[in-house]
Amino acid sequence: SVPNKLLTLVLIHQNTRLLLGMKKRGFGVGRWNGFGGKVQPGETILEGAERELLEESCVRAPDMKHIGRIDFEFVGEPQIMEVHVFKATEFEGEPAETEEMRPQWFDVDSIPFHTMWPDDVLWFPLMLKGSKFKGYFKFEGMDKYLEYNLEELDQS
Ligand SMILES: CCc1c(NC2CC2)nc(N)nc1N1CCCCC1
Repeated sequence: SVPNKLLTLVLIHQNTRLLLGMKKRGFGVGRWNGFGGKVQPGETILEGAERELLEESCVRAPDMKHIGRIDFEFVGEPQIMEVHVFKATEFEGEPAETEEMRPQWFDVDSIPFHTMWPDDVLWFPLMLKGSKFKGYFKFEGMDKYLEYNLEELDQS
């Protein structure tokens, strides 16, 4: 009966390149990821995504679209992490290193999955091909999922 923890994750996907950031501290430190974090009280999920992208990468992406939702359960923790995934193709500004993230472009054929959250290799292909999706992962610790399901949603 604990409310979900709302989080955002923004991917900028331009043709054959994808912008990721190396997390420099906190949750997920040492892993490449999209840009995101907690949704704050009084802001919408989209506003939270836009704020986190700007804070973590110094760019804005007004065309970002909501493409999916992934719920993460951690064994032993009552609060589900509800991650809302957004994708953008255009951006304004120059990606720059911040206290949180060191941005870098990757070719979509050489995404460093071995240095990312273990779930990414499963749902990134859906994100890259433009599908909308809904997922659930049950994790035991930070490196192992015990079960998952992933569903591509109809765009019609
Ligand atoms: C919810 C953690 C997580 C994740 N999976 C973790 C095993 C549960 N995968 C990816 N790509 N991003 C994640 N976050 C995106 C929102 C900010 C915090 C990190």
